[in-house]
Amino acid sequence: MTWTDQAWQHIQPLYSNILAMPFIEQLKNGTLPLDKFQFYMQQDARYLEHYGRVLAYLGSKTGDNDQALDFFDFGKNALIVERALHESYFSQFGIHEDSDTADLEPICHHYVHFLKSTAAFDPLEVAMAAVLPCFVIYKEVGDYIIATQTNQANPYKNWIDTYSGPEFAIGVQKAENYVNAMAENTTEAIRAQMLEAYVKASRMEFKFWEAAYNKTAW
Ligand SMILES: Cc1ncc(C[n+]2csc(CCO)c2C)c(N)n1
Repeated sequence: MTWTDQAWQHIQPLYSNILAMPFIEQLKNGTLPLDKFQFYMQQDARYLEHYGRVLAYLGSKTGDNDQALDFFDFGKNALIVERALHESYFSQFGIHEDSDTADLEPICHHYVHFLKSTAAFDPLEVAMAAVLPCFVIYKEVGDYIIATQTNQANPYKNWIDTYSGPEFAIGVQKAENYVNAMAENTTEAIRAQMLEAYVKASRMEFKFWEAAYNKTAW
């Protein structure tokens, strides 16, 4: 079994809890109150600015040129998605222009700085494992919503489409392949740290949606 399959198995209870979250259920049905979605969009735009930079930084640290190019692309895509959020979703959902200077609220702040400090101070394998749940959980949630949704007029359709298409799946697979290759070529001790970082990041994905639903602010 690959390292990413093992890690994914490991977080199954957490993933089931994510699917049962009111945020995800109501996003799927299109009944999520607008103010909660606005909070999420605003925080996510800020998250993506930082996350994109972390991906590019990890690209710059790898000795493998293909991996570097793919991580530069992932980073660029994070910022392109962020700009699309500004341009289309923000006007569609009436989010104000000052959103790009909005504070990072506690969970977003914690997640961003966990990724940055892991990237700066921990082995590259561990940092690569830390950024993976962002890809994998969004792909699984996107596919789950597409497979189970019933509301064809869902106002959150653009969000769902972003994370469920075949193009996105190819990127996720690439990221997983790099992490698997790194896991194979490292020590048991580093693999344990990789799993710990993967689990922490997955918990923060849960917390990010929970914080949006509750509009948790400082
Ligand atoms: C909190 C949070 N976590 C994950 C994503 C999803 N995501 C953002 S960028 C990217 C890869 C870009 O190449 C993916 C999968 C999100 N939007 N917000």
